Amino acid sequence: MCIGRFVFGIGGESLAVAQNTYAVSWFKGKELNMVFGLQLSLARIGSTVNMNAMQPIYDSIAKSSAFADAPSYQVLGVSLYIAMFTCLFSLACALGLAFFDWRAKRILKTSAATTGETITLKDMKTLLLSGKLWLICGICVAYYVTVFPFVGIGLVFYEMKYQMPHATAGIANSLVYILSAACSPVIGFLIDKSGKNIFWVMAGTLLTLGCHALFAFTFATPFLPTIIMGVAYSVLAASLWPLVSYFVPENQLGTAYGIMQSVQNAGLAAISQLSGSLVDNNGYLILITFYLVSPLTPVSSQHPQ
Ligand SMILES: NCCCC[C@H](N)C(=O)NCC(=O)O
Repeated sequence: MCIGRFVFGIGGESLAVAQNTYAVSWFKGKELNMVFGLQLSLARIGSTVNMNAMQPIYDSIAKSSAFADAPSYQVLGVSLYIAMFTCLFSLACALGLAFFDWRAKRILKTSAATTGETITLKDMKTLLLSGKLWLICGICVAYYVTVFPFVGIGLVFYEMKYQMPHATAGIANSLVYILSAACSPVIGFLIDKSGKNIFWVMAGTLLTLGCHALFAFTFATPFLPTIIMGVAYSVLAASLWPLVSYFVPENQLGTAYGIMQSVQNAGLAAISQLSGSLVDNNGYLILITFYLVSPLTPVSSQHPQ
């Protein structure tokens, strides 16, 4: 299972690096934030479908006569084979993209969506020594560790703290991603219009901070902070990822996004473990208080544009 997850991680994250690089090379100077918002929206539709569809798929296979006496690992295996079709769909889209890229290259006689990636060792050194890149990586990791692991353990959190039934907790937990799917393109468009990415990164971070404070210190309806968190997350994501393209030269973008995602995932791996251990040993209040402190890192590392 660990090997499978490892390979899946390599595939998914490389895909994200390639998507970001394509988006910048095609849309830089145009509606870049909206394009990132749209990309994010589709990714979050995928996450929401995954969160809500896999259990019913598993249950219906388990109930079917063909698998009535089958052990649960076989039912799980068949469910995963069904899920695999979305990967095949993704592959088909990638082939379509390659075709359009090749066609654009042929017609326009340009290098089209390629970034002209001829990064040299000197460029690499400059990139690695760039304080701005590391600040963005810091913002990215400090922010994302308060959202992805929170949604990861959210179901149990809503059930335990707010005594919600399982189905209601599932809906509450999906809300962050559902809202992000709905709002991200619109928010991206608004960021394009205002052009103040750093302001929006700060706004998204501060709003998320407020949500964790409400979760930690009040028993008010959890739907309010969850809804605000969905919007805040969309604001942050649609403004943060395009920011890289404003100061990294085009031939280094792929590497810069790769570094950013490596740092993000290293943080997520560590914090997911820490989240589980904090919940088990200290309870949810301490965990949410920890989430409350983490976004202070991005806030304190930003300067108004
Ligand atoms: N399972 C999450 C995929 C994450 C892809 C990438 N590392 C990322 O964080 N993209 C931005 C986002 O908000 O999803």
